[in-house]
Amino acid sequence: MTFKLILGAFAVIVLYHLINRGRSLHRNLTAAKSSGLPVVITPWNVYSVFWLASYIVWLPLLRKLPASCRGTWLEVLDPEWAYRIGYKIFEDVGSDVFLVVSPSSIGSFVADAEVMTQITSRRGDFPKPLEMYRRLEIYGKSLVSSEGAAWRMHRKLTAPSFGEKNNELVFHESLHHAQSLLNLWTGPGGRGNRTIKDPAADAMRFALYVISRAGFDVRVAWPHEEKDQEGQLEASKQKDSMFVASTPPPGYEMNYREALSCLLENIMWTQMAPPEYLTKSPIKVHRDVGKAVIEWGKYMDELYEQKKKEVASGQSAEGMDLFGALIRGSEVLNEETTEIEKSDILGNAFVIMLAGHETTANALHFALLLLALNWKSQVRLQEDLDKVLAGKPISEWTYEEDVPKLFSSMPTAVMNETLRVLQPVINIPKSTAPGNPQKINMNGQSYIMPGGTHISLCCAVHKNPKYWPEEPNLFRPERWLTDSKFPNSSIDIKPDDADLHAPPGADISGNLFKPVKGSYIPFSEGSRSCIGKRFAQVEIVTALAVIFRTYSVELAVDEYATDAEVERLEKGGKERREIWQKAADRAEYLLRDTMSSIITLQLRGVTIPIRVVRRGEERFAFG
Ligand code: HEM
Repeated sequence: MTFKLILGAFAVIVLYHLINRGRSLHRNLTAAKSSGLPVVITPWNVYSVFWLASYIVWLPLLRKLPASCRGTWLEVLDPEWAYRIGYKIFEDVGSDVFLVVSPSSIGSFVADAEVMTQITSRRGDFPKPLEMYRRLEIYGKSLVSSEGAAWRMHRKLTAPSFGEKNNELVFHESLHHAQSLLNLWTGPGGRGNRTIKDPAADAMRFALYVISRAGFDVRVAWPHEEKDQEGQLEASKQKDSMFVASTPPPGYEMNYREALSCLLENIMWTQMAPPEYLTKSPIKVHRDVGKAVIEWGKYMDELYEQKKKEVASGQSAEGMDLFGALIRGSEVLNEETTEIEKSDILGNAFVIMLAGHETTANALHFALLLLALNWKSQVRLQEDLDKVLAGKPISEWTYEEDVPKLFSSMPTAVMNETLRVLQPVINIPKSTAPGNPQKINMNGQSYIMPGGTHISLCCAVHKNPKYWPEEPNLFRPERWLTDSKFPNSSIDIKPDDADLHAPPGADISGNLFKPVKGSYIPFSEGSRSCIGKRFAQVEIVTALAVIFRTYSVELAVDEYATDAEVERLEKGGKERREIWQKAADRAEYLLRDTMSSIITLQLRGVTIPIRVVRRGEERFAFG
């Protein structure tokens, strides 16, 4: 009897739940259908915590359904579809904007340049869905995690640090650290031809060190150079020693480098529990990340206090000095009058460190791999470098003279194309407020984006043949050169809020192909576009110039043949090509099918080894 009662109660609860879901689905569908846009129905919200945490289990099972039951609904349940399948879904749906409706959500994916521009330029109508950014508030609120008046305050506070003067410092730091990276890769005497097992990790280090110095006035020494650079370490001892030392300072268990890397690499665990609890977890990675959150916070606290004293005594550091600028801008010294809290400064420092490091590192890493797969483009890059730098030693490169040349030739074409084919942020999130539907226009027709829609500005726009007619899925940096066969077109739409837009000179590639506005969005567009765009561009282009001026990058083939075996095979011959092809097939597969984006698109758990060899000593000039 009791059992029957429990069963009955359970059945009532399930029925109630199902009826509720049915009603919600009906309500969402009615709103979606009145939009005039095509609609795909899914059983769950793709962005729900439940689905994001468990789709790896469910998706393979669902893919076993009979072909007649599968379809677009199943494909869009893969949170990485935009990177894996690209534009095909839009083709299947028959529109460059469509809606995805589930009982608990309405989502929209956009791959139309005109609509993209309307959304990015109407900031008030299409705000950021802030709930997605809460996890970045480990140390405090920031410009990434705020909207409206709060965002304006954060952006005004941080914008002065991203001026041209600072980009010059980024250039010098990139030169310095790119040479260190190259020393690490090419070994004693710069001989090269050694297998670099995890180039992604080294690229991360490079980007981390550049932002540490350019953003925070902390020069971190590379582990392989610490001993050689005793003089330099000595010089920075008074102020920065606790940040550069390999041994953790008293009171710390991790050095600055370890704390930051560990925190950034495992940031998703910080959402599970506060750091004090994480440090007590039985799982090592939880304990490590808990410790890293606490210790990096302590380092930042010390740096903050140090800077506060410097600002109070009228000292100023070289270049960007983000902390100094934040402190000065916030008038935090006058604690009576300021509305900005210390946590706002630490919050901004953290997101700038995060945003300024991972994206840039990935872009550099992907560029190296794509060039290793496309030999002809690599040669074109080297020829352009020879032409624009005319054999000048690195010590004589200047920001005023050489950077503009790099920005109007192959290094920038390579960077732009890398960010086109492998955009680090695959879906840029926007939204409409609940109960606040918005009109959009596409191809001369009006549509209504329902209120409460989660909008994804989708990286598939980079593969839309309307804007990228020639081989849109392939890496072809030459398409950016104006002397190439690829067609050019441009629609000029001004951003809505010019004073809050990216810093002056952000559009640096004056002589290169200008895509249709809204069709190329690696840095997003409009007033909420990337504040570090030029910072990243200077850094990536400089690193490419340093590396490819004297070296080539190849795929390592250790898995398929020893060095002696390769040497025995004819240079450029069929058998060497076959070995290279195996490494190329693996690399292409990993880049095309296996990456995932926790915050940005990355290879996870696998690496694609490379070799850096002197120009003229290449073993595999293929692709
Ligand atoms: C290749 C490198 C980079 C790419 C592809 C990139 C991409 C982006 C994108 C797509 C956004 C918009 C995100 C959104 O709306 O959710 C963004 C925002 C942002 N980026 Fe970058 N970024 C790069 C490098 C950098 C660097 C080097 C910094 C700082 C040093 C930086 C700092 C920021 C900040 C602070 C924001 C938030 C701006 C705001 O909301 O007002 N980024 N970035």
